[in-house]
This record gives sequence, C-alpha cells and structure tokens, in this order.
Amino acid sequence: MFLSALDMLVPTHQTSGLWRHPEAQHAQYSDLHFWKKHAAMLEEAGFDTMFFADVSGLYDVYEGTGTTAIRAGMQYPALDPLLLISALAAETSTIGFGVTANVSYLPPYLLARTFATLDHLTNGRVGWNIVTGYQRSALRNLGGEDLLPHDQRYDRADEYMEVVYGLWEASVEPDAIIGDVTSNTYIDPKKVHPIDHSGDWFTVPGPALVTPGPQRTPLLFQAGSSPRGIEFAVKHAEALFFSGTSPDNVRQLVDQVEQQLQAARRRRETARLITSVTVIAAQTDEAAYQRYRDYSQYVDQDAALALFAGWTGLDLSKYQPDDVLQEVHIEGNRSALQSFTSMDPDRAWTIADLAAYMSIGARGPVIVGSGKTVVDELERWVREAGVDGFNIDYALRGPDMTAFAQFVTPELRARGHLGAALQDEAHSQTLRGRIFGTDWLPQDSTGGAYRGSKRSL
Ligand SMILES: Cc1cc2nc3c(=O)[nH]c(=O)nc-3n(C[C@H](O)[C@H](O)[C@H](O)COP(=O)(O)O)c2cc1C
Repeated sequence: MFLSALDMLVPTHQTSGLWRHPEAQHAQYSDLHFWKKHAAMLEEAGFDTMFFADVSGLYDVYEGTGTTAIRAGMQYPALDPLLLISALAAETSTIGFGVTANVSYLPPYLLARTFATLDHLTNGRVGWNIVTGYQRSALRNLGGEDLLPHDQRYDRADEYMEVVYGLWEASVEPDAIIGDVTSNTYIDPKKVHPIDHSGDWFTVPGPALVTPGPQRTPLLFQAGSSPRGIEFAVKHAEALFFSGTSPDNVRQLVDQVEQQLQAARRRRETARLITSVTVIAAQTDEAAYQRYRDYSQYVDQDAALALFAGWTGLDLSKYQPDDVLQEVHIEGNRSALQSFTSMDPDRAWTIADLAAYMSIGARGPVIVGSGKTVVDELERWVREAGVDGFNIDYALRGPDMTAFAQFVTPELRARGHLGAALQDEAHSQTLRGRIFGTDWLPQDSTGGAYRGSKRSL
C-alpha cells in the first residue's frame, strides 16, 4: 500500500482552527528541528513519501479579502517547501519527498534545475507534484493579471513538460562527466546537448544547467481530476492524487483514469492511484472518538469556507447556510467543486454541511479509531475505490501522525501492507526505484521517450 504523509509549511493546512488546541504546536511549520524529527519518524513508520503541498498566493476570495485566511493561519504564512528538502534528505535514507511546484509561476528552465539539484542532493528521492494553480492572487504578484482559462492552463503545462523532459532526459548524457586529466576535459562537450525548444509558450535553447540526477526526471505526481486534469495526468503522472468524500466518489475518478490509461495503451501498474484521508487514531476506538470530539470544539468554519472559496473562486460568504452548492462553471479547482456536486449526486450539500465537513480534513473523509479499525477502513477504501494507497492527513500536526505511527502502521505491517521494498537491500533506493523498480522513467512513457533525442551544440 502506497503511504504518503500530506503536509504543508503553513500553520493551518486543511483542518481549520486547531492551532488553538492545547496540544497544538502551531509554530512547528517553520521549525527545522521539528521537520527533521518528523521525517525520521515517518520513515521509521514505513511511509513511502512525505508530500508537501504549496501555493504561491493568499486565499482572498472569501468576502473579497484575505482577512479570514490570514487571521486563521489558513495556508498563510506559507514557507517554500523546496528549501526544506535537502535538510530532510540528510536526516533520512529511504523516504521520498513529493514537492509541489507550480508551472504557472516558475519558468521551466529554472524548475528543471531546482529538481535536478534536489535529485542529486537526495540521492534520487525527490518527486514533483505538477500543479497549474487556481489562485489569481498568486499571479497578480508575479506580473500577471489573471489565470489562464482552466483547460488552457493544462495545454500550457503540456508544453512545459516538453521543455523539462528535454532538459532532464535529452540534454546532458549521464556519462558526460569524464574527468580526464590528460586531455584537460572535465565534461565531454559532445555529451551536452541543446534542446532547442521553441513552441507556443516557451523558447528554451538549453542546454540544461545540471547533469541528470539518479532519477533524471523526478517521480511525477499530479492531483487535478477534472476531465482535462485526468487527461494530463494519464499522459505524464506516475502517482495520481485524488480527494473525495466516499469510496464511490473516488471510484468514479479511478474508473476514468483506468479507462484512459487503457486507451493510451499505458499499463495500470505504471501508475499509483492515491486518495487523501485524515486519520485520528488512538489505542482504542473510544479514545480516538474522544479525541475527535475534543478537536471538534476548536474548528473554525469560516476559515474552512475561505479555503474552499480560494480553491474554487466562489465567494461562499454571499450564500446562505441552507443554500445548496451547485455545479457551476468555474476557472479554479474543478475537482474540489465536483466532489460535492456532480460526483455525489445522491446528496445535496448545503453551505452549512460543506463548512462542517471541510473543517476537519477538508475534502477527504476522517477515519477515527484504533489501529485495527483504521486499517479495516483503509482496506475497505482499497477494495471499493480501487486505489493503491493513501495520502495521510492529520487534524493536529504532531500528535496525529505520531499516533498513526504508533497504532496504525504496526497493524498495516502485520497485515502485509507495508515495508517489502525497504527490506530488500539489493533494490534501488531511488524513489522511483522503490515504487516501480526502475530508476528512470520507462522508455515508453511520455517523458522517457525524450531520452536519446540528442541535438548537437
Ligand atoms: C491531494 C491533493 C493535493 C493537492 N495539492 C496542491 C498544491 O499543493 N498546490 C496546488 O496549487 N494545488 C494542489 N492541488 C490541486 C490540484 O493540483 C489541482 O489544481 C486541482 O485539483 C484542480 O485541478 P482540476 O480543476 O483539474 O481538478 C491538490 C489536490 C489534491 C487532490
């Protein structure tokens, strides 16, 4: 079972208001010592990856201002997760690091350099969560006016991928460094190639600034599940993240992905389908429910609505609590809206329902119980939704993940769901190697096909 620990370098990621809980250590998000200990604990507990979300703007749609998000520490302040990864790599040896970086804000040449650098420094343990963004607030601060229309963002992202594949797969040959003292040649210039990319959105001659790391292309994650988002994911992603309120809800996405994989002649085993769940675990079911009830006293529903408003672009402050959320055309995060509308056709979600649901764990379910109860429920999700694993979210950052390690992973291990790859010492220790058994993108993947398409300087 693929196990990822979801987090973000912010005081409040998805569960709102709990920074006020007596056990909360809300300053942890900017504390390197906390992250180092946390990474080591998650690795020991058998997690495949830490997964860092990121946004580059303020959630300022709710009431037309960012006040609620700022007050609540709702994904604000947001530190840059890319800068944390080397320190965590030094503290760990097998866990991977999925990091979000946005193609709408960072030029592909620089993003390719940053991830190639991290691939070297982590010894091949970095992954990239490819996002196109949904916040106007971010773009306004980067010299832009407005987001591109939803589907066009993915068109541009497709071309972005051509550029980075060129830089990672086709620019510098892995054996370019020859270090030949006799001929005074550190790098063989014949093995360094321009990419000469010139397209609708980008002109990048190359060559890449960094030699390929152990994975060349970092493991590719993607989480958009609108129809265009799924099309993009099937073309590029190796780990696909979903979020949905029920196994039926997520099953619809899994079915769409599986059909499209088949249509693209891509084998199902080349993708890992992962859904988000918030877990509140304890020694017994009763103790876990006690924690859940305790947490519920602290939630901040306005902050939850500010998050949803920022995702979708819908200012929910203008609705009445009894108004039913409708599927409308939006240019923001379509899968967030569809989770509570078209993907859940048997239920009419009011704004009050949404606020209550979103307050703990945002779009995903909350699983509460002992290790046995939690693993029973995770197994049910695997059976009914058809997913390969989970992005584990928390309500309280430190205590809930520690409880997961203490109560849930021993049960997962006992049932044979964890740890096989880690015990195989002969196995490659890159992230892709551990998940798929191969360090580089397969040659028949979209990115792998770029390998060997060399040009001369
Ligand atoms: C588990 C998960 C994590 C995500 N993390 C981020 C993130 O860190 N930054 C971001 O901009 N979008 C993030 N998203 C949003 C998606 O990348 C995407 O923008 C969103 O689902 C809208 O895409 P769609 O309209 O194609 O559905 C995440 C989504 C999911 C399900």
